Amino acid sequence: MKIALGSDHGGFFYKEKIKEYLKSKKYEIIDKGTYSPEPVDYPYFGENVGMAVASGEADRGIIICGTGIGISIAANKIKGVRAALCTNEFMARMARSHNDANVLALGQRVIGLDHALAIVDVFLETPFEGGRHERRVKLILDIEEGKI
Ligand SMILES: O=C(CO)[C@H](O)[C@H](O)COP(=O)(O)O
Repeated sequence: MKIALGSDHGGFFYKEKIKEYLKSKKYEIIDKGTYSPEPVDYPYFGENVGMAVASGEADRGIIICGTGIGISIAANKIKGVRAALCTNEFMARMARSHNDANVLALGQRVIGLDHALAIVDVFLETPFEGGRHERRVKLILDIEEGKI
C-alpha cells in the first residue's frame, strides 16, 4: 500500500515519526512535504496529499497540522477525498468502516505520539464495511458532482 504523507510545521515532527514507523512496516511512502520545521501554510500540504490520493498516485493519505483541522479542511476541497480528523482509535475505525475515508488527519498539538501511531495502525488496517454505508458514501460523491 502506498501512503502519501503531508504536514505543515505544526505537524512536521509527527510526519517524520509516522514516516519512519510506516517504512519499518514496509509501507511505501510518498512524502509530499513540508521538509523542514520552518513555518509554512498548511493548505498547500493538504492539497498535495489530497491530489496524490485523488489521482491514484497513493492509496491513502495521512496529513498532520497543529490541530488536524485546517489541513483536513484543505484536503476535503479535492474531489474524491474523504479526509477524517481522528483523535482516537474508535474514530479511525469508523472513518474507514463507515465513511471509507481515504485520508487520515491528525493534530500534533492534540494527541501524543504513541496514540497517533495507534490511530494510524487502525486507519490503515480497517476495511470499508460497504452495505448501507455504500449508499451514504455515494451520496457524498453526488454532492461533489452537483447531482444533489
Ligand atoms: O493547526 C493548524 C491549522 O489547523 C496549524 O498547524 C496552526 O494554525 C499553525 O499555527 P502557528 O502558525 O501558530 O504555528
